[in-house]
Amino acid sequence: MPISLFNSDDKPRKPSFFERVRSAVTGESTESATPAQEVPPVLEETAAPQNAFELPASEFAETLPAEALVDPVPVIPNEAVEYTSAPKATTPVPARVADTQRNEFGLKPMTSTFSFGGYASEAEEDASFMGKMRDAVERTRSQLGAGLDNVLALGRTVDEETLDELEAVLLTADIGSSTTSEIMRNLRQRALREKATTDELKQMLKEELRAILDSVEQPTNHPTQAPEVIMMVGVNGTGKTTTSGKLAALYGTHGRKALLCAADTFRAAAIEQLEVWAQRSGVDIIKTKQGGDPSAALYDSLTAGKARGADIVIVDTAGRLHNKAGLMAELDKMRRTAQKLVPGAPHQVFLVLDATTGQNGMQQARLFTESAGVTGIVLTKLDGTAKGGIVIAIARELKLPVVFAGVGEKMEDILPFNSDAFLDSLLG
Ligand SMILES: Nc1nc2c(ncn2[C@@H]2O[C@H](COP(=O)(O)OP(=O)(O)OP(=O)(O)O)[C@@H](O)[C@H]2O)c(=O)[nH]1
Repeated sequence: MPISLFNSDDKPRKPSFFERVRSAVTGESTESATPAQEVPPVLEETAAPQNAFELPASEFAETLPAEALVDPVPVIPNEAVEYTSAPKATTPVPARVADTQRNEFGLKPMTSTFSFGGYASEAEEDASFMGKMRDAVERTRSQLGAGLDNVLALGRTVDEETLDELEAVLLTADIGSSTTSEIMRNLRQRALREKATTDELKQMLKEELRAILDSVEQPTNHPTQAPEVIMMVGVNGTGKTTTSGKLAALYGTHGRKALLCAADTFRAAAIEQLEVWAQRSGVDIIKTKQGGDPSAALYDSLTAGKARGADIVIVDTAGRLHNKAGLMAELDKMRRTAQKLVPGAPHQVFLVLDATTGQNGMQQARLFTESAGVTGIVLTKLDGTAKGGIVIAIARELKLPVVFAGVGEKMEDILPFNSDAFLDSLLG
């Protein structure tokens, strides 16, 4: 019986977000990079522990009086949790947009056209963004494109044989059998009825794929009180820690102050790895020792996030399989802890999926989605696979948006996903 982590009644609405997305990480912002400002630590100024921190970590989150947690709580040091203010970056950090006035919810509005999840978006396509997207799908394109070129050779009339060959090509790109069948059913009817040329068939294919991507609602659980809480979940090694670090930097370049929460207390290296990312991206990090309670780290992160005026808290969780009941219950506890401190949190639960696992990853994703209240997919390692067609299968079968794509191992190798850019890169 899957454990329900999310019983959101939110009615998704369709934002304009992914119609046009400005380059997430432009060459310009990297060049004009300045080291992040050091955030003065608030720990030393705070009072002695007098609340739930004195309880064992396993008990404290459950026993906190909700009303005591409504307003910013001073950050109180405790043995288990370490606070690290943003260190001086050793590598150039993309320039952070200046603080802007907060809106009625205490949230900083986006200072550029970058957004995800429907905050806003009216942006012209950017050469850098398109270049990165094209590079990322290169392997998929060369496989799919070469196959399509053969099938859709100029002058060929579209007949049953053409359509069968096209179906085989789509399957090799990991679009998946049921999604491919549906696409082909539509294409078959249309192409034969309209006596389409091969050029027209390619256009029809693009339209079918776009319709699938556009049919998915974007995440809409917008926070009414800062910070916005984003939890990164998924199986081992998919790129959760890396993506958390990249996202912190990306948000920073768009005027949103992030704080990293090292809640992967299972793997010591994950905490160290996240610290390196915090340093690179010039953001604060809150961590607990290996084996500590991830909810304790989360509690402290949200407390610190509120006290320090963070816009976003990005929570890196340990890799887990959906069928490990104890670990899934741990995620559930984290969700309850977050809700006690920030209304509506976690606002986003991103399932980090490794694109190279193709259809195998789909099965993981399906089960994870049922039990973890996932609101969006981050598809990592898109740069290292010819299985980019998985994006289509995710949209159709999971009904979840791909919100970001990981396209390499560097800080700037993350792109807000854009269906037009993706399809143009893939099919020309
Ligand atoms: N090429 C490429 N490599 C990536 C990308 N994202 C992550 N990686 C690499 O994938 C490996 C695993 O990434 P991690 O961030 O440690 O994965 P994780 O999900 O946190 O791992 P666990 O904590 O063990 O579950 C690392 O070597 C990353 O550099 C990506 O978009 N492209």
